Amino acid sequence: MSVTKIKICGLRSEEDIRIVNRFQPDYAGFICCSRFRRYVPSDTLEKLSKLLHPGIRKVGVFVDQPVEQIAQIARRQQLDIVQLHGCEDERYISELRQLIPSEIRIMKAFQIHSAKDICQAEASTADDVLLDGGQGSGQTFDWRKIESMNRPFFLAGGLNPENVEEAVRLLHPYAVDVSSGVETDGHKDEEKVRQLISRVREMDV
Ligand SMILES: O=C(O)c1ccccc1N[C@@H]1O[C@H](COP(=O)(O)O)[C@@H](O)[C@H]1O
Repeated sequence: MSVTKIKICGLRSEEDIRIVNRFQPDYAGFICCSRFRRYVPSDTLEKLSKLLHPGIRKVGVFVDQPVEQIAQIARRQQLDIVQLHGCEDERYISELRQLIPSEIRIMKAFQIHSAKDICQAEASTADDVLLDGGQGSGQTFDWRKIESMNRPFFLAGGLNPENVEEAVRLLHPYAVDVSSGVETDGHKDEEKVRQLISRVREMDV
């Protein structure tokens, strides 16, 4: 059985929480940046958090926001992971590290275009790194570029129930991270979530 972890991201409603509680991914992601369509305001996130199964770790996704704002949300919402999905640099990560409790992990997302992006991801001081093709746009990238990645990583970008097994088999990510690929008409689709999770968990890797 696969040990690959699974993150379902972009949850917005009580129905989405019901779906993840049923199929139990390892992580649930919430978009905390108001510029994006899957944004969840703090009061909604608080309500959804109360409904989330306690065994599913809670990830807040931020894009180039002030570190003080992230720290406040991370504490108030008791996030397990702060995901930085913009152009945040090393200095930014160390400033944020000073402001949040050490048990909250910092995950830095890198959009992979060139070898330089891989080098930056490998050298990042973030607790975790995520390799992606976009920002929740369902856009994949050239997986061959990361075949020799030298640290564990979350893999995102255009994953779906049809391609996730190939991604796990080829790249051996620590975790797969999916948003658009488990949606239909912009909403989480229970059957797609079920298929994705069961296909990853049934893999023998
Ligand atoms: O999902 C979003 O709306 C989003 C907005 C801003 C930054 C990141 C966002 N999502 C992240 O994108 C990947 C999943 O992308 P995909 O839709 O499956 O291709 C994942 O890391 C989300 O956290």
